[in-house]
Amino acid sequence: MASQVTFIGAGNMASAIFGGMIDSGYPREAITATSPSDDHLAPLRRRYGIHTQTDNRAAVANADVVVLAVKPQIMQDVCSDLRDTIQARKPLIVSVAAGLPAATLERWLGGDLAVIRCMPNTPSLVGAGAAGLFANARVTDDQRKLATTLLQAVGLVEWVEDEALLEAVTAIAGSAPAYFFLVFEALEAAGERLGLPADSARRLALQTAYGAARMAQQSDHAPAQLKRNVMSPGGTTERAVHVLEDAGLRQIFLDATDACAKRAREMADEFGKR
Ligand SMILES: NC(=O)C1=CN([C@@H]2O[C@H](COP(=O)(O)OP(=O)(O)OC[C@H]3O[C@@H](n4cnc5c(N)ncnc54)[C@H](OP(=O)(O)O)[C@@H]3O)[C@@H](O)[C@H]2O)C=CC1
Ligand SMILES: O=C(O)[C@@H]1CCC=N1
Repeated sequence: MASQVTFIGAGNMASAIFGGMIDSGYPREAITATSPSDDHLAPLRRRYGIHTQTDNRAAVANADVVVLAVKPQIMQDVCSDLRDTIQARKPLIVSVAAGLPAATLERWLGGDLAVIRCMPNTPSLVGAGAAGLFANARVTDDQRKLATTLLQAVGLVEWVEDEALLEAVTAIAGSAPAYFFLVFEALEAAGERLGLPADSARRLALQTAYGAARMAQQSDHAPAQLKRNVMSPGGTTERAVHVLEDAGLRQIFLDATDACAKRAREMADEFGKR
């Protein structure tokens, strides 16, 4: 029988994950999602056919896996409220909250719990997510396999054995869709400045990004070689790539990802003190 999975919070991340689970054949009747408002839950019931609850404690009473998918700022209150019910059942805890250490969550929930901390990203909404996962010492091999199955329903899963590496995962996967969206914005504006209609520039830029990512995933060559293959000597690409290199694009990415990882570390330190 399928494990009973309860999502605390039914927002973007939760609906991406349970939507992906259902698409890949997970039984919808084994999934429950909660939100303080039934107005938010009613459309989810209609669309996905899952169970819903406005009472978090009732929703975890029979759960084998509890996915914590509320904003980090309210997580402590949510955990305090769930503590007794969770301790009575001891389900596997999976958290998708940014910057919240597994040990802090475990403490807020009363201790002695198997906790998996996950850093996913929003392309999970279209089944093309990338997530890093970390398991505390209480997580069994079967629980790891189960978490892999649940998260693989919405994309790529990479396990890290050192929790601090989730900061790096945040920098190159969790937050990174925003960097690419910024590049798409810039390419669309550039296409428009060069005379293309905005909608056409957007379509061309997005399809090119999609094609480049697909090609890099399917190719035996490293991205550096694929880049060289586009750069005809003395041609157009070489000029453009030199402008990007001369402007320090590589360093800009190092600085941006450092800033991201540093903020993830700060958040972990702040929450760790509570
Ligand atoms: N967005 C992103 O790119 C990423 C987000 N994350 C993490 O995912 C988590 C969720 O983010 P996201 O899905 O984007 O946020 P959303 O705001 O979309 O979802 C949060 C959900 O929690 C619900 N909620 C609020 N209070 C409670 C409560 N007391 N009990 C149960 N549910 C409650 C909200 O309901 P209502 O709307 O009715 O208030 C909402 O449905 C966060 O911890 C975030 O750090 C991780 C990686 C990437
Ligand atoms: O910006 C944030 O804090 C969250 C975590 C990763 C993506 N969004």
